[in-house]
Amino acid sequence: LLTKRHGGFSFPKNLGRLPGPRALPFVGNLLHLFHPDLPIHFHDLARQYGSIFRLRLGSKDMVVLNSTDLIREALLRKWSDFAGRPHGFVADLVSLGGKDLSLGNYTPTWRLQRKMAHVAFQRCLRGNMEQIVQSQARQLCKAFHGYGGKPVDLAKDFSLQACGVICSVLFGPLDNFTIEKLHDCIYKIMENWGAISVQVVDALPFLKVFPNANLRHLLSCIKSRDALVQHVMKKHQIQERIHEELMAVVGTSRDPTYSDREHLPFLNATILETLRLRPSAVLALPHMTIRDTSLSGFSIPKGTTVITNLYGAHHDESKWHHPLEFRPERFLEEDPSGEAQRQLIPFGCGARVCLGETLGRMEAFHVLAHTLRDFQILPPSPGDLPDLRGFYRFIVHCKPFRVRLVPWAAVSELAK
Ligand code: HEM
Repeated sequence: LLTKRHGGFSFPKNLGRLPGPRALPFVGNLLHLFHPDLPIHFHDLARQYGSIFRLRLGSKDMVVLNSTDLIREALLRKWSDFAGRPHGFVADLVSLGGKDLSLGNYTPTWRLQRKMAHVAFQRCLRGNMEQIVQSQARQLCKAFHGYGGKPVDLAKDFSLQACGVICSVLFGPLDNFTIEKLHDCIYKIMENWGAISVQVVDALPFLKVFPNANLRHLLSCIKSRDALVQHVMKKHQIQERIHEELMAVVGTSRDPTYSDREHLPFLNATILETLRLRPSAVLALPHMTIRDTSLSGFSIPKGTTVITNLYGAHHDESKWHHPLEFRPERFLEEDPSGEAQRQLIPFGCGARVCLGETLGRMEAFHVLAHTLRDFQILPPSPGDLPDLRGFYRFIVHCKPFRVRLVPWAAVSELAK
């Protein structure tokens, strides 16, 4: 009787064939979701059960996809089957009942909303979006000069810079005090939402006035850049190569522009490699099938939650040589056919692809191009390198670390 009521042992007929860990009575595979490193845990499960597996959550099922080919099959080839978003208690709170671009289900209203947002974004891109991003990157470098080479944690600088960009795009110019207030509020909400269970989040009433979901996604850019700085710092020769490339193409008499990127292949490859190793939205956002469908020969019924494990796709040993290594070269000379770029999906793909992809890429480019042209990033003391293991709280965070930003001019003085 209990099995029948709670679905403890049995799977819906269609999903029965999908492999997955054994489900416990009542809770099914719920405990798997409490794993502290969920994307890595899913990746390990994929090694055991294959790149598509299912988890049973009470009476519901969840399907996890762990390879780029499967994710592309679902989100591109069968996009209209997988374009939904599941309901969830916290998500509904955050999005005021699903009235939100990223958390709302695939309905005619949502389609209109996305179309309007897309058109507005394109208009911004053709207008002054680059100037906004560029001026924020310049301000950032000014602040870096002010640190005078002392060890500092850059996480908040990056995060405020990204918040400044999105606020200018959304609301026009805002004063720094308001940006910082908005930033701190979003950051707090993000931390809480990602870190604790529904019950604890439930106890935080200010979630009811959570702002626009786009702002939430700001933080994923920031995490990418934090990770990038960490990796770049570990490998001095990478910084030097990017700096030389920037000096040859841009020099110091003008600032980098987004159109320079075509002539900066190594900087581009470094950004791609960071997005591969640390796709900030590691598990993307959950999808939901909006009709009965199939994937890789397995039937998947309407209403199933589908998780796209971007971490798993970007660490798939059958596609990436030494996937744990930070090697920008894999996007250059080692990839004449462009297969590595095809396998890279940090922004998702298909009908629910990230709306801010262009802005995210532009910000990563400007911040890195400005910073690495002007500064060498060094550890606080020789050999004091950051721990590269991130931790998962909804998005992947870097462990706090400090760096010294030494202007290149001072570096060459020191070398004399
Ligand atoms: C490096 C930066 C970023 C990364 C890696 C990233 C990644 C992602 C990913 C993986 C998704 C989920 C796709 C899916 O459902 O399959 C997503 C969705 C989304 N992102 Fe981003 N994002 C970034 C920056 C931004 C920015 C700056 C904005 C806004 C200005 C933004 C707005 C959105 C929106 C609105 C959605 C929901 C789209 C939908 O449901 O149709 N993102 N993003």
